[in-house]
Amino acid sequence: MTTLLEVRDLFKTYGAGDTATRVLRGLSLHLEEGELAALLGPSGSGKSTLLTILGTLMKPTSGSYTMLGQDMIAANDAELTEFRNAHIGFVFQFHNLLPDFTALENVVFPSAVRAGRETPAARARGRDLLKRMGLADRIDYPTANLSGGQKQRVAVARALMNSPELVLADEPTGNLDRASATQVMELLSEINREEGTTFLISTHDEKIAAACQRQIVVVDGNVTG
Ligand SMILES: Nc1ncnc2c1ncn2[C@@H]1O[C@H](COP(=O)(O)OP(=O)(O)OP(=O)(O)O)[C@@H](O)[C@H]1O
Repeated sequence: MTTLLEVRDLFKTYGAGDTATRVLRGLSLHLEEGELAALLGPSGSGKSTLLTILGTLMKPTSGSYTMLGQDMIAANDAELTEFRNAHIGFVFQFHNLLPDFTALENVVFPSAVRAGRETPAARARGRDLLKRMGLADRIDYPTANLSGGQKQRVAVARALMNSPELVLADEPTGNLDRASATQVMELLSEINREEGTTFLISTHDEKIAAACQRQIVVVDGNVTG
């Protein structure tokens, strides 16, 4: 087994003084490459905060974080942006798709913007991913016309576009009916099995948690169990 990432003694406090909220309180966590893990815990326990830190979108107040052997705390903003684009994909509860753009444009656009151009290879990968998500007949539809489950599958394809080692998903099925939630979860499991992508999925849904190999529970800013 190879370590993908490790955080140790993470503390995160929002605000200061009387209004300070101490969210993470010495949290340590280790993820191996290829894990499919659920992130559980009561509302407000710090799951989104942890995902935001692991996604290198915010630094902790203190603590260490290494991913793929690199120090994420010492890295500057430009280095983090480059690292994130290459190695981390995100799926959120609210997919943030551009409604007037087609499914394919939504999948390809973010990486095209970063690369400064849209290549035929990128479009081919985008098409492949959308087919894999069961959206072959929706590739050129504006996403405004898609169902919630279909939109979320477009968002999964977008997260996978750059073949990231890690996908962080914050309640990816929170907005979906049972059938769509199950379908999205099955796709995540399939990508995990076939490509070895590591997933960390925050959820309040016991069925989604049970479909993961590992359950990580955050309580009072720490991992239990
Ligand atoms: N930007 C912020 N500024 C101040 N407080 C914040 C901020 N973001 C989160 N918090 C607080 O930090 C705590 C943890 O929030 P977080 O969103 O990480 O929890 P969560 O476990 O993801 O919750 P949920 O399951 O409800 O999504 C909450 O008390 C929240 O109000």
